[in-house]
Amino acid sequence: MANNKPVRAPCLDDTTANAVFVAVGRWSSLQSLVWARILGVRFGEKEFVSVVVLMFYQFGECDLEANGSAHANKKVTVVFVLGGPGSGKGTQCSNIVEHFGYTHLSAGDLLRAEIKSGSENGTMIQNMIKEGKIVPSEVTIKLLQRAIQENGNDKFLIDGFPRNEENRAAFESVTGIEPEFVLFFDCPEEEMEKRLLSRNQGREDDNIETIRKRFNVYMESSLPVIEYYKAKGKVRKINAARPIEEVFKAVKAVFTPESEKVVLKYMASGIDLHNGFLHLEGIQFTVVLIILRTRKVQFKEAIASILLLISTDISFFDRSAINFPITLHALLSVRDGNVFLRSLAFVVATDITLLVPRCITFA
Ligand SMILES: Nc1ncnc2c1ncn2[C@@H]1O[C@H](COP(=O)(O)OP(=O)(O)O)[C@@H](O)[C@H]1O
Ligand SMILES: Nc1ccn([C@H]2C[C@H](O)[C@@H](COP(=O)(O)OP(=O)(O)O)O2)c(=O)n1
Repeated sequence: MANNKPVRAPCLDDTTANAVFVAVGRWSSLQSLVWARILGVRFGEKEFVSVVVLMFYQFGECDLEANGSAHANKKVTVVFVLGGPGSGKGTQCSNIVEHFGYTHLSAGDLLRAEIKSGSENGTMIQNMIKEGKIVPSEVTIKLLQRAIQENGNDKFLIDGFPRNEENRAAFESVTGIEPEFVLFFDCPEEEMEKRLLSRNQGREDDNIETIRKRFNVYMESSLPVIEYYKAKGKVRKINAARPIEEVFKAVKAVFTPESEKVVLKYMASGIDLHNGFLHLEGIQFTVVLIILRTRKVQFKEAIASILLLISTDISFFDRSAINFPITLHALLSVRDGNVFLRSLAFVVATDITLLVPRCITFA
């Protein structure tokens, strides 16, 4: 399977990085056509158009990144992760990052980093955190905004924010971002207190006195924010008073699209393709197989093609929305029984073009 961890290429300014980005994308698209020729597969008109569309899709993305102002206002998906102190927000965010490709931005971590950096606001932030109080929105929002803009990803978990009405309204008016939904970890106070007292991260605010103050602030200021989003139908409530793995099972269900859930219900539980989790490839596997079979493609050939697609990973991964129809079209366009070769050509065509940009995140 391809390694999905982004490779960081340091020391490139934005313009150079994006020039390289576009060049690599262009090159790999051309490469894929050459590969297809080497494999002796002629692209029909439709297949050729598919690849060209794919190339434009990729260029469109690069251009957006290359354009400074577009970058500053880049379109992002944001999920707010809320819950009391010690409810397990950070712990579950790490799991979500690992399995669903989000970037985790913890408001608390950003504020603590700001204290460490020795910035002019450092002392004020430190005092407020020690008192369990909420730092003024403009400070936290600036940090969040910067983190979003500096990151190549477009999906963010914002953990521990908004913590009061002021946070919420200011974020909305400054960034114009509405959360996709709000993940709410519901946990009794006694359990949170127990967890915080044994967190052991050397945090100045994990002492019983400050913890009590934080609980009060949470009840008075943060719960109303959750109520606000509840009224908008945006809250996904998770019972967080369970073991970490059980909580994550519930979290996973929230992040898995409805359509996927329905199909997954009928999937053989033995098909476990990625780190113990069924991602979209599970459905694709089933759908492709069913379609190929109804088109009377030999079972063995169909399986071989699908396994090939899965083993190269990318067609069945992140960008499956665009990749899938192209791959499917390739498989269906087989007339001479040479499913394997055509599939291979298309895997190369679709995968290389998508793999390269996806794996490189410029710092
Ligand atoms: N479901 C859980 N059961 C038991 N302990 C947990 C659970 N989730 C998190 N913890 C532990 O509780 C502490 C607080 O969790 P953390 O994720 O830091 O919470 P938050 O970010 O909401 O403050 C950590 O030491 C963590 O390892
Ligand atoms: N939006 C936010 C988030 C955190 N803070 C400050 C105040 C909080 O008590 C501390 C710690 O927050 P953090 O989310 O890291 O930790 P807990 O959820 O309390 O465990 O940071 C803030 O002022 N504004």
